Amino acid sequence: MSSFSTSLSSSSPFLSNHSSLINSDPSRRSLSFPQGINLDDLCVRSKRKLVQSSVAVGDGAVITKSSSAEVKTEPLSIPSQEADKLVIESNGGEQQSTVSITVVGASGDLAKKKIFPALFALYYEGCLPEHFTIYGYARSKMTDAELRDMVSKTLTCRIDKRENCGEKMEEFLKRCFYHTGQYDSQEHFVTLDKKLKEHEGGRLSNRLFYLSIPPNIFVDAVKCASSSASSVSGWTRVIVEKPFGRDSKTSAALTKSLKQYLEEDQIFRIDHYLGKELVENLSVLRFSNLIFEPLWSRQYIQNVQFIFSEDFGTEGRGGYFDHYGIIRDIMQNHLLQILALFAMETPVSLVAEDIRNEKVKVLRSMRPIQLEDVVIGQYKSTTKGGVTYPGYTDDKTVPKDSLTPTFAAAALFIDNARWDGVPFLMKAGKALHTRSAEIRVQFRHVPGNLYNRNSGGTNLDRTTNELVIRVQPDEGIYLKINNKVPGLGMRLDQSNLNLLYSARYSKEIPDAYERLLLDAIEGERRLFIRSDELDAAWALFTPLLKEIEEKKTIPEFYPYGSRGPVGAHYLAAKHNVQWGDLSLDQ
Ligand SMILES: NC(=O)C1=CN([C@@H]2O[C@H](COP(=O)(O)OP(=O)(O)OC[C@H]3O[C@@H](n4cnc5c(N)ncnc54)[C@H](OP(=O)(O)O)[C@@H]3O)[C@@H](O)[C@H]2O)C=CC1
Ligand SMILES: O=C1O[C@H](COP(=O)(O)O)[C@@H](O)[C@H](O)[C@H]1O
Repeated sequence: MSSFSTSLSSSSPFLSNHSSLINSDPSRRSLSFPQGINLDDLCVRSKRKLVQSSVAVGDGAVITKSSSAEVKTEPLSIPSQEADKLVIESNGGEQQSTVSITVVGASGDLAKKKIFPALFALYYEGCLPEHFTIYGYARSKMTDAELRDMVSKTLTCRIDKRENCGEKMEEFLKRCFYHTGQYDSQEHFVTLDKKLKEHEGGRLSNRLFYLSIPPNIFVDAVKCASSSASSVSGWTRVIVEKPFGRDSKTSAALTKSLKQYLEEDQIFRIDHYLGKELVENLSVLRFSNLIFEPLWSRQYIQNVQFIFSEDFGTEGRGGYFDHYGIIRDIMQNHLLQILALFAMETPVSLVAEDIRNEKVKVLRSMRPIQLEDVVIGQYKSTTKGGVTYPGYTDDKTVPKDSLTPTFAAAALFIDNARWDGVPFLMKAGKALHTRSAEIRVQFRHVPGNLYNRNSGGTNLDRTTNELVIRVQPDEGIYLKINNKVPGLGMRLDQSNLNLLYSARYSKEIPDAYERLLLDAIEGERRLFIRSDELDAAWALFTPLLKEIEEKKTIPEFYPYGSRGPVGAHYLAAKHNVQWGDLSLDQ
């Protein structure tokens, strides 16, 4: 196996047009994006931004002023009464700014598992601004000390910098506070506001609210946060967790309600798959390597597969899951977002709106999904090696007669010039034999393949090139190529050109939530879902979901820990495809 080199020649037309190389060690060169984001070091951009002067205006609008005096304005409306309140922070520090992050639903699973650890990781890496405060907010009664104790149990340090880990944790925890309150109480948010102001100490205050609560209370919390705890001098942004509704209607209603209190630019709809390193890398792979983009169409690609599997069931989340099912939980958001990034046309720039415009076009070009192009399944109990694994309906929070799919496979099509006729297969399941997420690109056969005649036992009809982007675990990219078996004869073999991230980079890959939280703090919207993207995603899936539910389609049962329903193979075969993850030489 050989490994790809990721270094790029400075004579590359891409680089000369759009970017420059920064890193003195040529073996570790990485691509610098137009905005100067160096993917090798997450915080380069943060540090760069922190030396920028910032002028915050009204509801989430931010004007950034670089030290070279070039002023870039994000396209937001600036209420005129707010314009009077402009406070300019110069590099000399006329007025310093601060960020207050409130985790709403701080006592919950996601906050403990992901949000606080991600905030700590950002702090640890020096990515948070000098002045910041973190508040946990929930109904549960807790003191600051109890919150810190809860949070401390989940914190870990980057493997390469363990020495001062304990010290950093202590410092971080001192910046964490807790406020008990109801999600629909203006009064409780007013008290939060007072506490935040004390910490902000008269600095220009920017506020980020992370809604880590069940969706039925999103709007109450947004109403109270925006009316009683918005920043008066800086920006106020709200990260909203999925689910964003259950279908087109409920999603539109949620958006409408949120927009009563927030501008679209203040709403950061999170899809944590967009924050995963290999998903971020998709565009880099496509648009910075000459060898891929010319092949990226129906002319050379036979099919594309988006595969998500988990080797555990819905244990503990059955109540939530039963209301949504795997299509809403994984396909309509995570897999569809990856598909849109994969299939979009080259954006005008890497600016958020340019990328999101292209993604929407893909989503709106997709053909309505037909029920006959979908297979659904549900896991059942099984006993292996003396251990009994529960079935989905064994969960006490799930109705015994639930038909909710825990597995689904679907064939989707993009009716545009680039992708006409190419099946985009999706497969997502819980309680399968393995945990992984990957994108597989299967290329067409070599026309008139010379070696078919003397392949010496290798079936070259099967061994087409395949590009695999393994999102997790063991992040990597590999390309299956055909090569000659060394020796005097002429036998062909298939091998992998393999870029395994852990072998190539000593740096630990940041968790998706780290990237996304940092983006939200910096006002970078590229990886968040715009409302028209969301509408297009729901428009695609809503008729299918309705049909499945109205017809009470019975899912195909599959044993816990298996490879899923056999129906998925028939679906792929119908489109002349084999699932890449199930082939012997995957
Ligand atoms: N957990 C995960 O892995 C993922 C979660 N999400 C989404 O993130 C959000 C938070 O998830 P998670 O942390 O698992 O949620 P939880 O069910 O743990 O809820 C978070 C907090 O909200 C409060 N809460 C729970 N139920 C209610 C209710 N009915 N009425 C009022 N308050 C309630 C509780 O705090 P208190 O009682 O103290 O007020 C709880 O600690 C959800 O929208 C979820 O869909 C998205 C992806 C993954
Ligand atoms: O959004 C969700 O994602 C998780 C899987 O996320 P991962 O980053 O661990 O792969 C999934 O378990 C959950 O059901 C879903 O709501």
